[in-house]
Amino acid sequence: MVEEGRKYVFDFDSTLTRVEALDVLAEMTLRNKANKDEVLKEIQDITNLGIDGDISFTESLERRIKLLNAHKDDLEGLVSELKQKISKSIEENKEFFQEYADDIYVISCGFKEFIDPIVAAYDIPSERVYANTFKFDEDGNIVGFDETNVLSSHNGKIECLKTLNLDGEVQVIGDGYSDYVMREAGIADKFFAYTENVHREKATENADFITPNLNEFLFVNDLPRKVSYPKNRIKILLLENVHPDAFENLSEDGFSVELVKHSIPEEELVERIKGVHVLGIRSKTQVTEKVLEAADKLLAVGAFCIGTTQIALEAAKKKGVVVFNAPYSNTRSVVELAIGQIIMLKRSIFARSSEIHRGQWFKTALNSQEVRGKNLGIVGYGNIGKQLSVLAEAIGMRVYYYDVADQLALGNAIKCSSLEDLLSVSDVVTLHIDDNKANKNFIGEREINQMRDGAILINLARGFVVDIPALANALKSGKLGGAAVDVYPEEPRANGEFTTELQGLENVILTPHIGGSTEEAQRDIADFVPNKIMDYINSGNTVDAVNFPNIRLPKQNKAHRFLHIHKNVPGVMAKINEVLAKYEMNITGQYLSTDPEVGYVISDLDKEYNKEVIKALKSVEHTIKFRVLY
Ligand SMILES: NC(=O)C1=CN([C@@H]2O[C@H](COP(=O)(O)OP(=O)(O)OC[C@H]3O[C@@H](n4cnc5c(N)ncnc54)[C@H](O)[C@@H]3O)[C@@H](O)[C@H]2O)C=CC1
Ligand SMILES: O=C(O)C(=O)COP(=O)(O)O
Repeated sequence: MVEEGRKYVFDFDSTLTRVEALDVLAEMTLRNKANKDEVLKEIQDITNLGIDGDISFTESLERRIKLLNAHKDDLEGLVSELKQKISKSIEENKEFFQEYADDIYVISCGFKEFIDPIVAAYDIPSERVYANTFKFDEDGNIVGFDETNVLSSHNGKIECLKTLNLDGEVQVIGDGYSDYVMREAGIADKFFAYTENVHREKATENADFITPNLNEFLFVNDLPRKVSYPKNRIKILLLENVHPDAFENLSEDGFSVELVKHSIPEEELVERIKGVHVLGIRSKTQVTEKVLEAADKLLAVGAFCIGTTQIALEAAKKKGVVVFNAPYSNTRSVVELAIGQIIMLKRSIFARSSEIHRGQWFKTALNSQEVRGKNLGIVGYGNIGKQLSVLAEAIGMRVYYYDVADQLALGNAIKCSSLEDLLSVSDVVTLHIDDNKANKNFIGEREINQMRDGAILINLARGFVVDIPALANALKSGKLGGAAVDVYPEEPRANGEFTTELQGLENVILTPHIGGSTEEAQRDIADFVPNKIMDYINSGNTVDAVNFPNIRLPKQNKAHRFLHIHKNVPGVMAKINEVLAKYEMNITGQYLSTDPEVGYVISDLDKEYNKEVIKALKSVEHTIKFRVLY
C-alpha cells in the first residue's frame, strides 16, 4: 500500500524531459553561428561537470549563460521544443502525476521560465516548482540569474529541500549526483537514479534504486501505472552470438537483455535460466526438459535459426513456453553456398588451389567438369530445397528431387518416387531434409552404394543425417568424387579446436556450420525473431509459434488483457468465464485457440477490476500460465 504522506521530488532536465533544456536553448541561439559545434560541445561539457559535481554549480551556470547568448523571445520556442521532448515513460504515466499532484514537487537547477509551462500540463503548479530564474537586461537579453536563489549555488538542492520541511517519506527521482546529495544529507529518505535518458555512474552507484523508467519507479512503489509489469524486469538471455541488432531491438523496447557469445551446456543452463523470461538460442544450445524444469519464469524461447529440434518442444508447450524460429531468413544463404560448393567440387577447385598454396602449378582439365547438363538430386524439397531447385536450373542443371511430403515441382524439376531412384540418377546429391531426429544416419553405406560412381554428396542440413565413417570410406575408396560438409554429428560449443574423420581428404570442402551465417541472414533473423517475441510478450500474439496454438489478436485498445494458458481438458473455459462473471468483468473480446494438449484463451476487459480476480483465475484447475497486460 502507498504510504500516507509520501512526497515525490522530481528533477527536471534529463528526468522529466529527455534533454538538458539549456543545451536545447543553445542549439537554438547558436543555430546560425559558424563556431556552433565548438560552443555546443563546450556547453555540454560544462553541464556535465556541474551535474557530476566536478565544478561548482554556480560556476557552471555562469559559464553556460555567457556562452548561450539567449534572449527572452527564445524561451517560447524552447518551451515548444521541450514539450516534444518529455521522457517517454513520463508521458505514458500522466495519470500518476494528475492523481498524486499534491505530493509531487520539482526541484531543479534549471529555470522556472521553461519548467513551469512544461510541468503545468502534468498538474504540477508553479508553487511546487523550485528552480532558478533568469535575469534580463532592458533589451530582454538573458544576462544572468537570481544569485540569491539557493538553487544557483553548489548543492543548493539540499538547502531548498530542507527549507520545504516536508512531512512523510521523501523520495527523490533524478539523473544526477546533485539529486543524490539530498539523500546523502539525510533530508530525503530514498534516491532513485533515473536512467531512462542518461546513465550517470556517480548517481547510480549511490542510488537506493536504479530506475530505468518511470514504470519501474511506480512498480517498486506499487503506484498506478501504464504497464502492469515494467519491461525492464523482463530478462532476455541471448546465447550463441546472435546478431547485435537483436540486442538493440529488444533493449530499445525496454527489455533487460544479456548477450553471451557461445552456447551453454545443460548443467550451466539449468542455473542460468532461473529468472529468465525469454531465451534466445541458435542451433547448438539444447533446451532440454531438465532446463525447462529449472526455468521458473520462462515465457518464450526464440530459435534464431530454422531448426528447433534442439528444444524439447512438447515439454515447453506443456509448461506454457512458446517457441518461435526464423523459418526463411537464412534459406537463401544456404542455397547460394550449395551452388558455390557444387561448382567448386565439380571443377576440383580446392585441390588446385591447395597445390598453388603449397607452391605447385598443376594446370589440368582432369576431374573438372561444368555443372551445365548435370543431374542434381535434391533430398528434402522444402524452403531451401525449392529455392536451390530454381537457381540450379538457372545455371543449366537438371533437377531431381525426393521428399517424404507431397511437394509440387518448381520449374522443370522431376520428382522421384524413392530415395533410391534419386540417388541412382544424380551426379550431385544435396541434403536439405529437416532436423527431425528420425533422419539419423539417413545416408549410410547402403545409400552411398546406391549413388553413381564419382558422384558428389553435399550436407548442409544436420550432421547426424550422414554416417560420417561410411562417407569417409567412400571418399577414400573413390566411390564418391567429392563432398561438402557443413554440419557434423558433434559440433563444438564455441570456436576452437575441432576434429573430424573427413579432415585431409581430397576434394572435400569442410565448413564450420556456416550455411546460414551471412550478414544478411543474421541481420534478418535479428529482426524477425525479436519481433515475434515482442509481439507475444507485449500483446499475446502467437502467430508463427512452432509449438503452440497460433492466434493473431486485434490491437489491445484501452483494455485489460488476460492471457490464460491451460491444459486442454473439458470444462476449463466454462470455469474461466464463471470467474469473470463472478467478478462482473465486462468482456469486450475473447479469443481461443487450442491443440490437443493446451488451450490459450485471451480475454479483453474494458474497465478497472478487482485484483482478486487474478488470484481466482490463476487457481482455476489445469491452469498452466496466466499473465495480465494493460
Ligand atoms: N547449415 C546451416 O547453417 C543451415 C541448415 N539448415 C537446415 O537445413 C534443413 C532444411 O531446411 P528447410 O528447407 O528450411 O526445411 P523445411 O522444413 O522447409 O524442408 C525440409 C523438407 O525435408 C522433407 N523431409 C524430411 N525428412 C525427410 C526424409 N527423410 N526424406 C525426404 N524428405 C524429408 C520435409 O518433408 C520437408 O519438405 C534443416 O535441417 C535446417 O535445419 C537450415 C539453415 C541453415
Ligand atoms: O537455421 C538452422 O537450422 C541452422 O542450422 C543454422 O544454425 P545456426 O544459427 O548457424 O546455429
